[in-house]
Amino acid sequence: MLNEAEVPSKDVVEVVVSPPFVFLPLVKSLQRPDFQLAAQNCWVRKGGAFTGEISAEMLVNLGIPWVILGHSERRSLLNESNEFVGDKVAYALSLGLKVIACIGETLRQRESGSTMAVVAAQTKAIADKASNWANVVLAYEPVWAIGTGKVATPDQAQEVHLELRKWLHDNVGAEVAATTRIIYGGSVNGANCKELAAQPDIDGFLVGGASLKREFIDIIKSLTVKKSQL
Ligand SMILES: O=C[C@H](O)COP(=O)(O)O
Repeated sequence: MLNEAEVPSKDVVEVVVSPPFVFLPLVKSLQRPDFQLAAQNCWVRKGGAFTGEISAEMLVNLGIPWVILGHSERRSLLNESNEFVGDKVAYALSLGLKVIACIGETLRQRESGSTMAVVAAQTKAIADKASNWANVVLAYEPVWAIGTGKVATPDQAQEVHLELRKWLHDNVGAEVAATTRIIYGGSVNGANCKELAAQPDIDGFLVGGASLKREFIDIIKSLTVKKSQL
């Protein structure tokens, strides 16, 4: 389906597909060349005797340019701390991988008013160690919106994205703040993508469930419209 889809050129919208590890070689061999590939995780440091882990070196050897790190499921189910995620991001960047670094608050944290403190601490742990922000995409994924059908409203998402950009400005630098893509993830679908994409600080999406459906093409196109309006 995706291979035949009419989508904008990769200079306009970058499409990165992230299957489970075991399918990476197959997808790589079948996927159209203007789409890219990401792994869903990798080991934190130099590869070695860590049975069952996939090292960043292996991804490089396989020609996988991107890796997703710090997904909320890994943070919550596998106890990955902010510092551990920061170390992973730093090591992957040091090998030349591009990183989609995930951050986001739980429902309890949102309801207690600590959303910005949580995502700032997660971002700081990455910024403390990241060497090359040109290869980092920040993915804001509120945990309560992932796979739940409860998407953040455009205002809720924009508010956090804007605050994150300000945080980058104040703590990393003006250029990084202006150029880093901050993408939104959490129940994005064909029906809500246009309104989200229209927000000034939403630069793209991290799509789970809807990426397996035809509406994924509409989601890609919603970002095209945004780009052409700039
Ligand atoms: O991994 C995917 C993201 O966490 C979002 O998932 P979702 O679009 O199914 O909510």
